[in-house]
Amino acid sequence: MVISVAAGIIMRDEQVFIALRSQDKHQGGCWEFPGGKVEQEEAPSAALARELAEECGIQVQESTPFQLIRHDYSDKSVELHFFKVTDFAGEPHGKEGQEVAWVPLSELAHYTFPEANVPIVEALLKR
Ligand SMILES: Nc1nc2c([nH]c(=O)n2[C@@H]2O[C@H](COP(=O)(O)OP(=O)(O)OP(=O)(O)O)[C@@H](O)[C@H]2O)c(=O)[nH]1
Ligand SMILES: [Mg+2]
Repeated sequence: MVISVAAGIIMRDEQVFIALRSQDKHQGGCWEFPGGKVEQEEAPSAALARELAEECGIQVQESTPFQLIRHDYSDKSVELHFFKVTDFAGEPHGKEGQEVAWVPLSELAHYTFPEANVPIVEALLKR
């Protein structure tokens, strides 16, 4: 079974907002682009808006599909719908107590992301 996920690349002034996955989660200890599982009958863009409200306390006003990545981990397979969040209201924060950071794009390589994110990080670094 492939798990469908929506994740948001929240940008502002050449910085990107990332969050630390807690140790008890899949890929715990890795940094992530906030997001979560797409529910049955839910559009990925709607899942993105719902998850970013729940996890970061922002209202997505505009998002653009960026890349769709299918990745097989040893324990699960995921299909990640990455979006660029081009407009939002509210100030992103770790609403669920997670550690968060605004990171200059040029420093993204210093953070450890899940394996599936490698092409995304590379694409952002090339900008
Ligand atoms: N949110 C997010 N998940 C990612 C990224 N990269 C990546 O491989 N994943 C994987 O995609 C899945 C998404 O799960 P999630 O844990 O965010 O899902 P969720 O918010 O619905 O939470 P839940 O685990 O409490 O149900 C996890 O298996 C996670 O390891 C990423 O950049 N952001
Ligand atoms: Mg999540």
